Amino acid sequence: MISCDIVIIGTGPGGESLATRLAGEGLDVVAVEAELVGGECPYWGCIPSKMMIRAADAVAEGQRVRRLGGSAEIHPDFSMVAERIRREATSGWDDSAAADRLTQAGVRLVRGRGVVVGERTVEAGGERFSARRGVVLNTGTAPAVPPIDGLDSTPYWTNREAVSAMQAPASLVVIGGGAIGLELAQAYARFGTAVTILEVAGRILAVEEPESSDALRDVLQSEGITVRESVSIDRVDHGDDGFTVSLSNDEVRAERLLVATGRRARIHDLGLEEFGVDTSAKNLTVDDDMSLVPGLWAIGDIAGRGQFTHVSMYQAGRVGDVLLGRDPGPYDTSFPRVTFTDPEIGAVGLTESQARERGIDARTSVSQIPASSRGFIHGPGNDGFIKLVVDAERDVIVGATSAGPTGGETLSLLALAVRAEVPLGTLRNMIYPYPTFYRAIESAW
Ligand SMILES: Cc1cc2nc3c(=O)[nH]c(=O)nc-3n(C[C@H](O)[C@H](O)[C@H](O)COP(=O)(O)OP(=O)(O)OC[C@H]3O[C@@H](n4cnc5c(N)ncnc54)[C@H](O)[C@@H]3O)c2cc1C
Ligand SMILES: NC(=O)c1ccc[n+]([C@@H]2O[C@H](COP(=O)([O-])OP(=O)(O)OC[C@H]3O[C@@H](n4cnc5c(N)ncnc54)[C@H](O)[C@@H]3O)[C@@H](O)[C@H]2O)c1
Repeated sequence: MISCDIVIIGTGPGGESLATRLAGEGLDVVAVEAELVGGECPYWGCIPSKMMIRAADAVAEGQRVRRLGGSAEIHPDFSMVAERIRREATSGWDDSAAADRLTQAGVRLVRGRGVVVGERTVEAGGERFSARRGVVLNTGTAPAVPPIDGLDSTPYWTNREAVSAMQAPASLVVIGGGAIGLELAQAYARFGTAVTILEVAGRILAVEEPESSDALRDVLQSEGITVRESVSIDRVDHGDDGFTVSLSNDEVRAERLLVATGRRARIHDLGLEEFGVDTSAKNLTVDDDMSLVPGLWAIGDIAGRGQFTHVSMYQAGRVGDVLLGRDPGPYDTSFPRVTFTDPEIGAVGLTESQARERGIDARTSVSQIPASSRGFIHGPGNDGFIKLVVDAERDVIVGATSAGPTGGETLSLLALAVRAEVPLGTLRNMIYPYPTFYRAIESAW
């Protein structure tokens, strides 16, 4: 039995930053990682997908020159971004640099799968570790693949294949119109792939405001992407001519198929049930300090408070504070998030329907980016809007959406307003620089 202060199972963004911080504070930290140090985000998630999006947006923006300032001939070359992802983002999916950073920070890195085998005790890499302070779980998610007939026996893509492909396929069918499906669908389409999105719900991006779904659907369709909502998929087949997805009345064919239908938390093979942790739900249930039971914490996607890198890192900060004897303060429930399509869909707090479900007397207002001075000046690619959800009783914004060319950045002001419950009167009595995109917030009152 090897003793230490803390064992962290899984080094996603939260686990990695927590391990580094605690080791820096002099704690004896063991981090266990089954795949790559850093988790999904740097190798198969945020970073490579946003690199694809950056390249795809440059292609789209280049084409807009024709409507703004001259002639341009763009020949999209997917191999350039594929190579950039391989070389600059992932070093060929090699985590040596991240592993070295961790060990140089004083963390003991154990390669292998960790399992909780006793109170504050973990088995990993053929050893047993006894952690005086406890164990932090940061095991993340895997793609949730729906039980569609035939799908299992086909060479479908998940996010991993989609961000590590060296060539753009001629055609792609995307099952799932959520964040992953929409971001990658648009990126591939801008490199010339004929894309069809199949969404089972009544609208794409169904977790956000209906206005977000409408704005995005219009843009995607205008770029030649086929968006089909409320579909029911009967089966999937694969042969020499690619994939065939059979729907109720017709079928869709494509060279490649991407499954992007949500994520499944990796919580079932950690031995947690032995210690009174309920693993019957989709995610673990934690308190505001991310504690499951005494001496056991969970952070990141498995903690059920949003599957985002910034959430994972925020939660790591809270556990770090607790372990270092500092008060982490109240949990930030404002929940800012951005879908990095073009237009970017930034959102914070409650949607209108969520606010009403909570019994809030919700007043909403919307302003359109193309109708703002900056949107007008911007011209092509100016789609978007600002939507505010105001608690009429308290006169504060409880939710907001900022869709547009800089929707994610414009969100920052709204995120602060929701987080700090800034009185609407203050936001009204404020000078908004002309002609910024965020002046559209003022017009939305
Ligand atoms: C395509 C894509 C794009 C995304 N884009 C964004 C974005 O733009 N912005 C954003 O905020 N979020 C984005 N996300 C989500 C983001 O990647 C995750 O929320 C983020 O990685 C946080 O996950 P995590 O900390 O829970 O752990 P993960 O990143 O999932 O890492 C968990 C780690 O634990 C390891 N592990 C699992 N089980 C064990 C075990 N038993 N023993 C040892 N190790 C184990 C795994 O190997 C993995 O390395 C995206 C996700 C995808 C798939
Ligand atoms: N920009 C970002 O921050 C970003 C980007 C990508 C992913 N993420 C995170 O990763 C998570 C997972 O992304 P995701 O897109 O896989 O999940 P998601 O839950 O966001 O979307 C999945 C979509 O698939 C649909 N779906 C489910 N089963 C289906 C079926 N059988 N047929 C057709 N459609 C079906 C759902 O209705 C939903 O719209 C996101 O929720 C988000 O938290 C974040």
